[in-house]
Amino acid sequence: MEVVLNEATNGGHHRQPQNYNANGKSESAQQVTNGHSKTLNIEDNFENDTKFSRQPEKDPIDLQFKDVTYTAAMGNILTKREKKEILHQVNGRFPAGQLVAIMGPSGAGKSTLLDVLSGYRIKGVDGQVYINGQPRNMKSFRKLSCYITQDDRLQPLLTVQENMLVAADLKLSSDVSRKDKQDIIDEILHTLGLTKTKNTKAQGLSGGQKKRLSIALELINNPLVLFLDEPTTGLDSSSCMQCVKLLQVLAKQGRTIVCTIHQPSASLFKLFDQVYVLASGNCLYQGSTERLVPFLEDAGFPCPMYHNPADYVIELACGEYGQEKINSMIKATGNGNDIRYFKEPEKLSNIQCQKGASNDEDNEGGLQATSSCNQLKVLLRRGFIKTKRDQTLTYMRILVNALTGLMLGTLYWKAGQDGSKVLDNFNLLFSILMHHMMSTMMLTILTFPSEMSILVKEHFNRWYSLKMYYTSVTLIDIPISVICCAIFTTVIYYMTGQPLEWVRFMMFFVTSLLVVFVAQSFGLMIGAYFNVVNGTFLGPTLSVPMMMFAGFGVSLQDLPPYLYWGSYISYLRYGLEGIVGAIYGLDRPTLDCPEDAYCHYKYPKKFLEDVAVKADQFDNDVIALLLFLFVLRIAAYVILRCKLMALR
Ligand SMILES: Nc1ncnc2c1ncn2[C@@H]1O[C@H](COP(=O)(O)OP(=O)(O)OP(=O)(O)O)[C@@H](O)[C@H]1O
Repeated sequence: MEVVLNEATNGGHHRQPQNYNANGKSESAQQVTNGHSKTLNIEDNFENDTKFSRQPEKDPIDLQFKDVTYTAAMGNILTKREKKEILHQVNGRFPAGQLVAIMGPSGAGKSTLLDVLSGYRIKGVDGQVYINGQPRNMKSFRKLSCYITQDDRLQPLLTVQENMLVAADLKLSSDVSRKDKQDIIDEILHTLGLTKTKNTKAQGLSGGQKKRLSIALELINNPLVLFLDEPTTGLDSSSCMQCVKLLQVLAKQGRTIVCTIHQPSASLFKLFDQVYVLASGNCLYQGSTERLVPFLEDAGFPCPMYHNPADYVIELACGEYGQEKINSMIKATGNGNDIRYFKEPEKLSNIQCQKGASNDEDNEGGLQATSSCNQLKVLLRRGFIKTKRDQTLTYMRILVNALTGLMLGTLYWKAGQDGSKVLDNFNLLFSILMHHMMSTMMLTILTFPSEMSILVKEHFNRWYSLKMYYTSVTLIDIPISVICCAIFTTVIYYMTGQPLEWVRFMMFFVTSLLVVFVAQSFGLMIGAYFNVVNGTFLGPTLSVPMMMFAGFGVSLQDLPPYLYWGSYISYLRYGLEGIVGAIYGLDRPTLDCPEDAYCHYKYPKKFLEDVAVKADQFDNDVIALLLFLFVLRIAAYVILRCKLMALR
């Protein structure tokens, strides 16, 4: 089969026929820029022969949208909500098997339109999107499509192969064997020229390679529709060509590929089948690239000689030639309704849009390709690799716990068995809680903000459910937290001369560990809602009242009655009660008192009375801490879910 594509560069003054074979490869094309022509072979600069044997497995998708309006709500719940209409009843059609470029000046609404069409943006959207003439069923559509964001959201510590394997394990059914998965990965990497970088960590890739890896990850499950937000931004001209040529090949196989693009060069522009031009949320032109020049002529604004039509139409869209020209182009295209300038408009008329609301019900089970159990397994494996690679943090955590333990141990040497140093020992117990709280909370406050962009992308592209992501985040840190807490507790317990009894040690350790996990949950909850700056401010700030209400400094019996409720919501209170009970409870006998010292608290009972700590409440303290743990973890999950929804 041969498709003849007329070239539409150079103001239409030097148009040459361009022959494409069935693989979508140009056999001999003429590149014409600025009045000069040179032969362009589609394979130029491309490492591979741009073949991709994986054909789409389902019927091609014709995407249509009618009267799409997007209104953004600005401000927050405290300030008055202002509405801003960004897309104004735009229409359009992206036929199957076409590579479509959404073009327009900065702020025209390109990314917004892509967000709406991909289903990423749902709030504030009006109008209808049709898939092969039927109202879009969001769930089914999401199973067929993928969204590749402008910024490369990759796991930096994983190699290309590891990134691909994680994606394959999450996006391909568990029935596919490891060998078949590897074959698929190898072919995609080969097609995208990434074979040589297979063992390079994503953080070590060049911008172009990162972009290609982002595409490679989404190609694994062979999507029918690809949305790409500015896939060429930040790439040099050769990488841009490579990237768009790949998309062209994928489109020729029957996929619908829509990408936003800033002012493309003439040679890049002609690689697209269709172009959709936006200006201030309105459609100026939609149709084939080669018919842009005739359209401009028909509209009465012919493209000047030796001018790249892509540049010229952007200049028009920017309003450089006046607002009235923009208005008349919007009118000429019927804000995207007119399909006369498409490549074969007569072929498109047989798909009629069915009236009716979109049916968002889906009978085909969950959104993800694999079971929850598999998602958790793969995410834990990925988390383990990340922890192993990020050894600085792992070692630092262990080292900090050992060193702080040694430091405090030296400072409070054998204070635990000295009847004259009971208050010092009490200070020490509180410092231990402070250490557990601050060291874990501050670390976890950063967990979600630093992973948010990757989470949003992977979750939207159905790699895993939020529940499994959250469970993996919760589980992955347990071993290292337990190790750190065990090192710290053992060092400090022995050095500071606390009673060497297993029961007391275990009570001490269990309470410390629970405080660690509760502090972690508190950090996760803050991190789930706030960004890094606000989170790192709020975490320690909210911890201060919690310390005050724990019974340190001001004992609980001295708290004013109207503030007593604070002690119930301070998890540190239960932590302090637990470890003080472990050290001074269980009917501990009278403490040793050095001959030359005054031992006010020689009798542990007297001390417990004075600091108003009930030493027989260990079970209740554990229950209270477990309750905090449970409630805060659920709250963090709910907040994270709401945040993900709010972003859309
Ligand atoms: N949530 C929002 N709240 C307020 N304004 C918004 C929101 N989302 C988008 N906008 C505005 O809508 C306009 C279009 O934004 P969009 O990101 O779609 O533009 P774009 O054409 O992709 O621009 P660029 O090429 O610079 O990325 C911009 O003026 C932007 O400020």
